[in-house]
Amino acid sequence: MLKSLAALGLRYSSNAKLPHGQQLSNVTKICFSPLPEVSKWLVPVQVQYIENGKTKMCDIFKVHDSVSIVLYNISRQKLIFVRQFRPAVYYGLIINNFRELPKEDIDLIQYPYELGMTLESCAGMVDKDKSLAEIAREEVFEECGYDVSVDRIEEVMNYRSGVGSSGAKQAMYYCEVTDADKVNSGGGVEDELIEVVELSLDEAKKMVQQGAINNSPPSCLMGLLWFFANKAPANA
Ligand SMILES: Nc1ncnc2c1ncn2[C@@H]1O[C@H](COP(=O)(O)OP(=O)(O)O[C@H]2O[C@H](CO)[C@@H](O)[C@H](O)[C@H]2O)[C@@H](O)[C@H]1O
Repeated sequence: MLKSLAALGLRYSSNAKLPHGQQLSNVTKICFSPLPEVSKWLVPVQVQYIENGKTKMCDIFKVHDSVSIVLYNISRQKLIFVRQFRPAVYYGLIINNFRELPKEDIDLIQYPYELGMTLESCAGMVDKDKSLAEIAREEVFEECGYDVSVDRIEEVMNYRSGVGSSGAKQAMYYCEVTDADKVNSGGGVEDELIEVVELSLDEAKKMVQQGAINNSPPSCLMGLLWFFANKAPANA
């Protein structure tokens, strides 16, 4: 089971041949520890409420809102994705194999880090005072290397993710790019190690076929369904 999931993590990797400047993720140590009392990224809160006279509670955490962009290269009819190591996905996949939080480093032979590699739409958190479309434009540039103006970024829909735990808002956008818009290899900024992956429409369609197993977030798959329903060429 775990082996086949690791294969899923490796799927769509472009292997050795990455565009100049892009680095392939190689994780060599993983360990888990309880969340510190103060986290820059997650703020845990308990909500207490009375519903139909019954007192209830819900433990939640606040995270940043975010944007995601369905990116379509019309020069080559390819959908553009990003592939990266996601610690949360890795943790979610392996933690049920342990009775309690392991104190030692995780055995990466038994639990390869590739389990936590995901294929996602280009996305980013809303952590600056800019319009959502401008943040989307920046993510397309930083993660995927396409330089487009904000007016080419089309708003698709807004929705809430993690409704049981965070309820954070995500705004989805759509953008068509051409090879002429590609100005660098992408790959993210600062510590990010993001691989740009291009899929043909046939390959991308397999991700949303009945029975598909993905490491991708629902927002990416929903973006694909939206694309095939609204934007894909008639012959796709
Ligand atoms: N919990 C955490 N702990 C430590 N460092 C953290 C962190 N969260 C973010 N970071 C840091 O912030 C950086 C920037 O994150 P991004 O803005 O690229 O959002 P990301 O793509 O991770 O998730 C975006 O895309 C995914 C997929 O759509 C959405 O789920 C998500 O809400 C959205 O922000 C990360 O590379 C990391 O260094």
